[in-house]
Amino acid sequence: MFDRYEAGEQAVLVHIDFSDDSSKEDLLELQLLATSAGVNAVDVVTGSRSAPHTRYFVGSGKAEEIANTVRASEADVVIFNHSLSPSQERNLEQLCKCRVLDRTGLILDIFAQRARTHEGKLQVELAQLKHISTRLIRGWTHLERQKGGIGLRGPGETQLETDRRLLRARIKSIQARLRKVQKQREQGRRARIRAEIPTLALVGYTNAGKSTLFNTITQSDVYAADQLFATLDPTLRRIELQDVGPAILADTVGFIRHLPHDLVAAFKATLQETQQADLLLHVVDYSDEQFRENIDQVNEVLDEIDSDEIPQLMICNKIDRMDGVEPRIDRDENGLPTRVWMSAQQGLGTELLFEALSECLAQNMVRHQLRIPPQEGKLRGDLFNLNCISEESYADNGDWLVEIHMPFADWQRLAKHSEADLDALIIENIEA
Ligand SMILES: Nc1nc2c(ncn2[C@@H]2O[C@H](COP(=O)(O)OP(=O)(O)OP(=O)(O)O)[C@@H](O)[C@H]2O)c(=O)[nH]1
Ligand SMILES: [Mg+2]
Repeated sequence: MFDRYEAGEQAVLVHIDFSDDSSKEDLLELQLLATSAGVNAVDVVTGSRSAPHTRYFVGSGKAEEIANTVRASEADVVIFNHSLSPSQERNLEQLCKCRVLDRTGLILDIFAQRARTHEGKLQVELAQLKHISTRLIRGWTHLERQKGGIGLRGPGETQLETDRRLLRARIKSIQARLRKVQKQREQGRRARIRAEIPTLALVGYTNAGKSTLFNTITQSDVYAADQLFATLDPTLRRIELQDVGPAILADTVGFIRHLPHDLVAAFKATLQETQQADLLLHVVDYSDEQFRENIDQVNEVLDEIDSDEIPQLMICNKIDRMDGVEPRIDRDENGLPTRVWMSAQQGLGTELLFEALSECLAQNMVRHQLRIPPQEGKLRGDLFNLNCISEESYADNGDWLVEIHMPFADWQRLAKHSEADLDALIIENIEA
């Protein structure tokens, strides 16, 4: 039997460069992640390899170096900036005589510390259980402490089988609870659509300044700190915009490079607000050297969660750190705002942001006159449900004449899912 070491707060970070670009990780980001997890990086071991080694991920010489560094710095945890296989983790722990975490484990730890809502906590637990279940291998039981011991074991089961069975049951029960919470949330969302309130979602790379901007906009007191993933659960606020009226603003969890796919799936619900938004405020830390990569990374994830079609307004944030950059709005050839240069923290350019938001959202609303024949009963029902009808009357032949006003995104969704050809139903004038 091999028991795991308890993880502590003094960490040795390990960062290996690969010649292959796709496995390149950023050491600075690992340091930020470690800080976010409340860990103190006492030393860093770096190296380069052409490919991971089976036994220790690194070569045995490098593994010895890590173990020596742990001893010299009296660290109690080693954090790898990569994914380790369960057996690599175990081999390293035996060699270093302390807890070894990989990147996924570290991110999960941060998620666990930050989960605040019921749904967020369930999601984190689910992701953790799934992570553990891939690591349940013979001779390495993790569930020892959580188990009640007597009475839990099934007939003829080995310890490993009991662990697996308990894990599966726990995962199932969490998934069921999650479905229930998500359904409740979905109902809340429908109520919002009925109220015809457009939704804005703040998205962006972690540490870009989303929560700070959220505060600046709402004047509310949402947690903004120099820590990654400071926000785990979407935080919603109602704001008032000139010429548009009320809107819902949603803060979201930050995106991060190489987020293990399992985690993306587990946290999908925290990004629900993103998927259903009418406008995305893509916040970018323009003072960060890697801002281009970060933008690409965020757009890639947005693509993965089917949010790439939603209109974006880019917020070029932290201009207070850049020389000679003043707050301004960039516009496209139609005069529509595409970028707002500002500093959320210093409150520079806030009025410009509000101006751009109003313009984008006013643009994002569609107003159409429709002539709907009686046989399109389903469409009629959909329009009623969207609560978007501002005027209605009937033509002599029984056609229904309506004027609708709704977010462009809703119109598109309707057009996509409706059997009727909506564009063909548009008429110039309701009296026609
Ligand atoms: N100099 C400067 N710092 C800023 C600005 N906006 C935010 N920050 C700082 O950047 C750090 C991260 O800000 P957050 O608002 O927590 O970032 P976030 O995007 O919400 O991060 P996650 O929730 O972790 O994804 C904090 O230390 C902020 O004070 C800005 O305009 N200028
Ligand atoms: Mg945040």
